[in-house]
Amino acid sequence: MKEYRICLSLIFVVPGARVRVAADWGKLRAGDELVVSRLDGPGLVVSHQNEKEELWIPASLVPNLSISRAWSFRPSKVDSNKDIVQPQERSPERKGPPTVLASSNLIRATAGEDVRISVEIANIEAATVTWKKEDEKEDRVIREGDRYRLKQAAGFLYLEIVRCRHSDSGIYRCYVEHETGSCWTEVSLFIAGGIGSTWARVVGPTKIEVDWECPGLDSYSIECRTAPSQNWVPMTMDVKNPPTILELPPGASYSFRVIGKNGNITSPSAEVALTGFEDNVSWETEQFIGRYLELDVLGKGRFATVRRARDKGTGQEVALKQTARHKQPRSLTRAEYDLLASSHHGNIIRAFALFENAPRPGMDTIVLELVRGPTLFVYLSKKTDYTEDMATKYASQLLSALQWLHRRNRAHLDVKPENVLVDQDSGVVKLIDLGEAVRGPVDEVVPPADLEFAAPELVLGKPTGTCTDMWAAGVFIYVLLSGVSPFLDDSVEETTANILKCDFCFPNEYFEAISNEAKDLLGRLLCLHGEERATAEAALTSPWFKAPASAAISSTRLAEFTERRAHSSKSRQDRNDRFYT
Ligand SMILES: Nc1ncnc2c1ncn2[C@@H]1O[C@H](COP(=O)(O)OP(=O)(O)OP(=O)(O)O)[C@@H](O)[C@H]1O
Repeated sequence: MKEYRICLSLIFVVPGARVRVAADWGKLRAGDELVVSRLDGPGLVVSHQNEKEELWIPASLVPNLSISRAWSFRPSKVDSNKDIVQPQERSPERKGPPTVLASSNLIRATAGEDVRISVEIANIEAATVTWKKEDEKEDRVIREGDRYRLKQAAGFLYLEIVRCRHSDSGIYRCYVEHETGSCWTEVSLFIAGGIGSTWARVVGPTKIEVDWECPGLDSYSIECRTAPSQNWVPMTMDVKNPPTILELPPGASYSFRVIGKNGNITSPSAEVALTGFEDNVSWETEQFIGRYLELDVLGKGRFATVRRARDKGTGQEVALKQTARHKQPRSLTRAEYDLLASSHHGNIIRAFALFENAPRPGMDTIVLELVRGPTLFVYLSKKTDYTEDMATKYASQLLSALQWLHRRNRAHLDVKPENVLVDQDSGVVKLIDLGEAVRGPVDEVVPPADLEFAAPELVLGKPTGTCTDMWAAGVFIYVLLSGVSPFLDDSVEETTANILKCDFCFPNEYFEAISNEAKDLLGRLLCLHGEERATAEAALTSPWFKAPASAAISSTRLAEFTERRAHSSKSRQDRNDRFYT
């Protein structure tokens, strides 16, 4: 008998709903109860009960929120890119049957909007996914088609319905089946408005698509009104089926109504403006520019530039991770955002919003929680000395972040000092950059981007997985305790050979005062074969975390280590910039 599990822990948001914020945001404090007025882009407009002042908060501040708009600034944009990466290919080891991690239980939308239903499932590798809509007689299987898009990215399954109608209301079920087991979950969709309605949307600089719901007829005529005129002018006759695309001059605003053969008239559509530009692009760009004031550059990676910025609405500072599409396709940025936005772990950076084509066309921006501090290694190297028990605290935070990801069958695949930041006021470690976790395997075997932290399987171009992170965590903790690198040698060839032979030791010069418990843990992480390495969960039970040792560690070596890495990353960045220009 197949085992089914349902996860229905989400709350849905309608005007008047009460929500609790999960973290401080501007004037708000974690735990504050707020009343929702409306949805606005990737967030909510809220107020304290019995208070008039309204504030905007990102949807991600309310965990388990079920609204169709939380995912992206413009839910109406449906990406037809087919290049969404299936990250499960990177982590072929299966941890068990498919399991529902999260899903909405109710989505409300207005007829004419595009709706995205998403469910998060663990272990979807090689599983069969079927979406069905509940019907009176037999549930109807939903197939990719004109108005439906079925997608899968980074452990999420999506059903997108373009220009939803009143008749799309109902219960949608997602079934995931694999020989190891099955699971399913269901989502209710409620579409307000509908029969007798007209919708219009800009689909090109001079094109408007008009859609309507007026069932049972086979011929319609469309009338148009150009603002500010109140006069309806016939546009086209004998249209068979909705929707239809009309060509109109730019530089004006239009609304439409439809007349059926039986003389019934639909209610007029909202006004839409033909600006002469790609409307989606300019609208989103405008929203972004109106909201954020960019301050300075925090860092640059191979793919993104990260800037500090102020949210003009709340006064809060955020980090903007901006990626040009010629470096990373939009589908990958979306997948990275989805993963970051669903991460509710104190040691993993949170994402608040995704703006596409912002700050300018061809660039996408993820709005991130700002870390006020440098990398952990830079932070420690500025101290005169630090102790082994301090190292224990930081290592356990990193392992806890990995444990959270690994439990969801996700591997970070880029654990390195530059991706482990620390908030210098609270001492909280933040793991950043989940870009590699959503990037697919490359066709050819290429040298790892960062050999010093690369596990043997990465060096050999073999399948990677959560155990790849455990190797990198081992190298990280080794450096944290000694300031030197376990496998790095004079040349790439020698370093590669050291990794492939797992050739490392604990020289007395650096490790004499370090506890045996620490060395024992490193021995369990730095194993040649992935399956022999300790998992994050097992590593966290190490006696090292229970018996703090007070050995002082000199920060001078760590300072040299970070200087060398900064220098080689600068050369890598220069090569990278040259490659892309
Ligand atoms: N939330 C944040 N707060 C503060 N600084 C950040 C934040 N996110 C990133 N940074 C800084 O920006 C740099 C680049 O960010 P990130 O690593 O995410 O970019 P990337 O292009 O994906 O990098 P990579 O080359 O490692 O793939 C980081 O090394 C860090 O210095």
